[in-house]
Amino acid sequence: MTRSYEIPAGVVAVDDYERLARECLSPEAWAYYSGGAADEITIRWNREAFDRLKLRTRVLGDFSGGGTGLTLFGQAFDYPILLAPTAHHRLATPEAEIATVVGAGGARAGMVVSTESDLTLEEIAQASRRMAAPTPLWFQLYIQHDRGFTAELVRRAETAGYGALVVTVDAPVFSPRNREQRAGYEPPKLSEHANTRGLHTDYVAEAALGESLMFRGYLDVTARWADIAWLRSIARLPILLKGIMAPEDAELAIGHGADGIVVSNHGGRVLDTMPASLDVLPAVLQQVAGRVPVLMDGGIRRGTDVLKALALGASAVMVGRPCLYGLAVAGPAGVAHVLHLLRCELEVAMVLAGCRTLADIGPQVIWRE
Ligand SMILES: Cc1cc2nc3c(=O)[nH]c(=O)nc-3n(C[C@H](O)[C@H](O)[C@H](O)COP(=O)(O)O)c2cc1C
Ligand SMILES: O=C(O)C(=O)c1ccccc1
Repeated sequence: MTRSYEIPAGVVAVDDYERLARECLSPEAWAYYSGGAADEITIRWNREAFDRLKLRTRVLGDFSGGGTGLTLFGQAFDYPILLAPTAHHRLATPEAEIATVVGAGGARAGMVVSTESDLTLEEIAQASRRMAAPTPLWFQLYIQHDRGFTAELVRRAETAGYGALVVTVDAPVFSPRNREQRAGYEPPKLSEHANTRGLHTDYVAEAALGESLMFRGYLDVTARWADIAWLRSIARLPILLKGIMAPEDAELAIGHGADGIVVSNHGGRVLDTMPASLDVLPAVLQQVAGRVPVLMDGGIRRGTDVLKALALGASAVMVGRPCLYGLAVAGPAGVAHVLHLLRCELEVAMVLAGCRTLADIGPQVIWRE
């Protein structure tokens, strides 16, 4: 494996990092990062949904005083692109999430730290605080079977200075990721993860012939709606629910106290043939009707993709795999470069679509036949 902190010559777009990352990562890590559920059809649809939309440009506008800044839950962001929570950054680089947070901070992008990070949430927050301009950090929470342990994670995230909880609700189980299986990728045990060390877990991973895989008790303790109301009652931080793909669930989310929603199919990693996140976004936005911010992720690879998501009504987007690819290829510099490329592309697209600020981005930038 070759790793340096230099950006290789000829890297001009996010996709270049994907190509190069494949050469830097072990076959198992590549399968884990890039793969998805079953036949990976949802991964393809996430991309196709963006490619299908055409942009409508305008000319000779006045862009003085413009910019990409926004405020979410009282926190200021320079631009509407955050790092999506992703697990196991040590597969990409020995410094793991410290390298990521340094890259995110350099590019002044908000970062969502995964429950399944390879360093503790405290170590990552500390690394961020050491930077000249700490970037907003949010914590992605998986509700653990042990609710006491979950409450402790919330308290730790609040103490460490995280600005929001992103509660991932779309994966009580994962359907098999065949590419990982074929490559022989072995996920680390949950009880050995940095944030959940010592957590008692015994869940059913296999079923003998003639046995039910799912319905033997495991699901008796997975998170349900009452847990969201409970979280709301014990947490001081804003709570976003990540993985909402139905308007009814968006309504329930708000009803149970969620302060924000992330429309996401988990990058096509949970259940294959779920629709593209972008295709689900309009229905969720219609239901939410401006009551809480709605973010989205899945398939963002260009600044024009960010523009399209915002044009449909998203407040901001999150980017998963491209940051991991940048991390694998060039450590913090690669992460920062990925985010910088996306931000620059977004700004160019805004100008050409006649948008001075994010508030100017609306349905008018999408070309309708
Ligand atoms: C390697 C990998 C690990 C991930 N781990 C998590 C995780 O720990 N928690 C979570 O909520 N989402 C996780 N996700 C999903 C991302 O947050 C995000 O929804 C998805 O990657 C967005 O799609 P994109 O990769 O096309 O940008 C992971 C995604 C990848 C690729
Ligand atoms: O790989 C993932 O997508 C993910 O969300 C996850 C969940 C549990 C442990 C590690 C990663």
